[in-house]
Amino acid sequence: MTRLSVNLNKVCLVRNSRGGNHPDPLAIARICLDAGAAGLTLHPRADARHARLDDVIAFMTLPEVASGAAELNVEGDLRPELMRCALEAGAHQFTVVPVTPGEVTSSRGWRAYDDHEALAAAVRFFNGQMRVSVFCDATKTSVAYAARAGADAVEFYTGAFAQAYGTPDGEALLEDLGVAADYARELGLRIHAGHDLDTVNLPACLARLRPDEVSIGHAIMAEALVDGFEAVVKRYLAVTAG
Ligand SMILES: CC(=O)[C@@H](O)[C@H](O)COP(=O)(O)O
Ligand SMILES: NCC(=O)COP(=O)(O)O
Repeated sequence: MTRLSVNLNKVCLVRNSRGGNHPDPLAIARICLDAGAAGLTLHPRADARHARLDDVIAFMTLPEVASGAAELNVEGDLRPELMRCALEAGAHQFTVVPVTPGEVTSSRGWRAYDDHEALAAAVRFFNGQMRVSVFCDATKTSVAYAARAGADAVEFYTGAFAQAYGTPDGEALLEDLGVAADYARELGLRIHAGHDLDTVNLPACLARLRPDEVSIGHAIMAEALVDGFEAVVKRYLAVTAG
């Protein structure tokens, strides 16, 4: 069964908008775990627009996360302070995401021309103390690039597929994702997927990629504004349970 990791970046964004601690991301994380989420994801960007390094440390105080019964996935670029924070906090996974400063959100995975040595050095830095996942485009080249760096997993960027879902382009993008996922599985990598997934496009993604994990944030936040996190996390768990 595919694990659901709930990305709480956008709860942190609302929290930051007034400079206090309301809504408290830790309280929302508690609700998500109680609802059955297998893990939590935070993407502390350099501009601290939403998740921050102290949120990583705070999330590790949740009993299920501290024990490893639920996982904390820290996403981000290869900033030394972020990598050090994730390692020292004891996070379970680091997902390496290519970041363009000032971007609105992630829009691609690692590509062959990106700095391979930096990626390989990051894998060496984590030294098996946590799983390293590489945010990838839906290409065999991107997957091979991650495998060559020693990654444990690849997370496929599903944004383009999600935005084209229900069109012939969306079908083609899904097949690209599926072919890349099949190749990653042949190489022994864990398969993850994320970005702009929601209850409409998720079933097709699950059926074709058969991912070990999906990380979903924006759609869960948007729906939780109406229905609350407990109900929405259970809604997504019903989809990932197949
Ligand atoms: C890697 C990925 O697709 C998402 O985690 C994305 O990075 C979220 O970033 P924002 O929440 O800042 O849009
Ligand atoms: N890695 C994807 C993620 O954590 C959440 O992406 P989104 O659902 O907020 O687009």
